Amino acid sequence: MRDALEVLAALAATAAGLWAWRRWHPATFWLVIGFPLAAVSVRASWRRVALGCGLTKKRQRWWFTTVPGAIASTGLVKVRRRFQRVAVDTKPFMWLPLPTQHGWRVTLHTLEGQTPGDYAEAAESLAHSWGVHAIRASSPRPGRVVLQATIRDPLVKVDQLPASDELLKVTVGRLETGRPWTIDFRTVPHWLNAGATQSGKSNLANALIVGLAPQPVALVGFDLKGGVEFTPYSPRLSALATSRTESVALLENLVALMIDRMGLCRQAGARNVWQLPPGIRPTPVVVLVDELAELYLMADKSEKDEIAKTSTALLRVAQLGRAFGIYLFCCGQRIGSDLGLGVTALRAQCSGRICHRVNDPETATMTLGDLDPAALVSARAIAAETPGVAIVAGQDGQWYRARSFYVTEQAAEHAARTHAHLTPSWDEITAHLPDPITA
Ligand SMILES: Nc1ncnc2c1ncn2[C@@H]1O[C@H](COP(=O)(O)OP(=O)(O)OP(=O)(O)O)[C@@H](O)[C@H]1O
Repeated sequence: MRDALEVLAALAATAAGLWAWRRWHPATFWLVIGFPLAAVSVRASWRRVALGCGLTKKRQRWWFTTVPGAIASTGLVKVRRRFQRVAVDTKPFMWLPLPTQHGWRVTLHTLEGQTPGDYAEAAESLAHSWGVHAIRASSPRPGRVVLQATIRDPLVKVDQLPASDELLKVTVGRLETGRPWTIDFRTVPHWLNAGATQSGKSNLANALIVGLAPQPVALVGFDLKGGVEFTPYSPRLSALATSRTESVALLENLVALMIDRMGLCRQAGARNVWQLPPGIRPTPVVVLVDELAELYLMADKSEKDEIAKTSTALLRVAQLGRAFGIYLFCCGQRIGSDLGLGVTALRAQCSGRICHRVNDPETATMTLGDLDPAALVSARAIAAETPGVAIVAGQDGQWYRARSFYVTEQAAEHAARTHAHLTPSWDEITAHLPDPITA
């Protein structure tokens, strides 16, 4: 009896120790206990899982087969063995799984006739078969597929990261891989940020404002929600347009600024503002647009000219802005082709894509359409309970699930007020333009 109690106490102490280890040091627990068990189970189950997920191929193999028939009088069933060619299910060769921060990854050799797309299609079935949150398939080189498993959603809780100290680069959240999610305007100059209401678009814009406020850049806002979103940040905004008419004027101003910078670069023999000597290099301008669709929506025909002007100016900024230090970050609930050709053309110029939870498949297709179809599936699966989660593409041509840090309006307002002294005046920026229009 006493022995049994001692064993029970030892078991309870071990379980409590393991629980505490997992709770307070999940990384080492995963490496020492969790991962080895997962790796053994993945290797052991690979044949069954590959078969179930349709990733095996029939191949002719020489095989020992049993031929029933020879029955001995003792009652024992005897079989004849024969070495013959038969069709067997062959699974793709699997290397040893390797641990990652949030799960494991493993390299496979594709079978003849298979493409990485076959594995991407089977990703959901694979995730269910292995009981993990998600599987992502990628192909580092022909004939190889890497399956990356995430045990549980790393985006449920996202811890803040230190701010980036590079010009025009802002760490806005975390990728599902655990790496920082950065928006670097010098690498990817123009961005589309789409999402349904309450999906986290403004939160991301807040994160950008907090990150850019301490930097020597001019921030320009287009807030077609009548200014309710960006007016509180006006201490750090060099210019703000809150109506269509103001937007036309400000966009024309931006185009004039761009043409002026073109002249400056031409005179100095530079291809872009970054090749100019620091003394004469103009201040970079980041343009934040909230509710992009409002710039394109036509209530009646009288607005046609205004919309055409807005659309052309925005497109020109998108086409030429990069070289002249003018960058776009456009947010909208709906970015559909029904808004006109201007939106489709603008979209083509915005290589940075962020798709939060969306209501209509067309916005997801417009935002992510030219990426891997799996990105679209993933975007449509974003749950309403996880605002701030988005599918992101841009920096390295790959797409990722990511989540922005939670940045309240109060935090963004505080940053705008704290760094108000760094706000370049729009009059100063546009002073030498031929016909300055003050916003
Ligand atoms: N990254 C995040 N982490 C946690 N909560 C978030 C995050 N992003 C947004 N939220 C929550 O979701 C709510 C809606 O976010 P937000 O206002 O950014 O959505 P939106 O897409 O801009 O909506 P709308 O178009 O209606 O303005 C916020 O009040 C906030 O509580």
